[in-house]
Amino acid sequence: MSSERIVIAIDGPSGSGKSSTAKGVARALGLAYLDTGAMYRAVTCAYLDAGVDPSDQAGVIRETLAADLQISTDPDLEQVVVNGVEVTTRIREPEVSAKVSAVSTVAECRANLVARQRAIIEGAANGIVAEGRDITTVVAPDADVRLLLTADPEIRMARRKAELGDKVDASQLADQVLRRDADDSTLVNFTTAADGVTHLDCTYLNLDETIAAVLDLVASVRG
Ligand SMILES: Nc1ncnc2c1ncn2[C@@H]1O[C@H](COP(=O)(O)OP(=O)(O)OP(=O)(O)O)[C@@H](O)[C@H]1O
Ligand SMILES: Nc1ccn([C@H]2C[C@H](O)[C@@H](COP(=O)(O)O)O2)c(=O)n1
Repeated sequence: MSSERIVIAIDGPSGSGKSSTAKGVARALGLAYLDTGAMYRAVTCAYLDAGVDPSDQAGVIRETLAADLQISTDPDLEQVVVNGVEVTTRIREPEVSAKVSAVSTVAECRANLVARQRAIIEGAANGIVAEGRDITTVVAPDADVRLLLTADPEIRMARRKAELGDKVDASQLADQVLRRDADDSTLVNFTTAADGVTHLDCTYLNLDETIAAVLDLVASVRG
């Protein structure tokens, strides 16, 4: 592996494989890993625990700005703590998935989380793979490698169903994938690749093939 610091930015819709791919790439290259969606989810736990309703925008903003948030950037250690409470497992629960858009659709909340994400990326000494919805365009538009990872909606729903099994019924699954994408795309574009962003469609690729394709792209950029 080259010792040059590298920042790799990956965006894409829900269930396209960003987290799994980003973690695999980070492990292969010995880089840190940042799951920015986990930060939106953790702040959702914080506002819910403060008794704030998702419709109370001022309350959601207040709790977002006040949240004491710690997130692991080790691709082999998933750990998220907000306001001293470990929420690593809870952030994946259907309730959080259903209520996270109250954070992601508010400009003040996004600005606060973007600033935190930039600080984490800048602090990653050896480099980092960061994934989300606006990493290639807003958080790290100067990243060395910028990738939009997509897959057809039916495939994304099937992959999510395989992962969650009986934890979700058909309507919760559609809410988690299709409704969330529609709401989340009000302030950011993660369906078409911005200038300089490489588009990788992994509908017909398995996870290993997707990771290999990203590693090939990194190698071509590093020369
Ligand atoms: N290329 C792939 N082929 C097959 N399955 C995949 C592929 N990439 C990811 N998966 C599986 O699809 C599911 C969703 O992947 P992942 O959680 O990485 O997506 P995501 O884009 O990070 O989703 P979200 O934005 O909702 O967090 C996981 O169960 C994962 O193992
Ligand atoms: N950079 C980001 C990351 C995430 N979000 C929003 C969109 C999702 O609804 C939510 C959780 O993300 P996920 O864990 O599903 O990747 O957070 C965003 O708006 N921008």
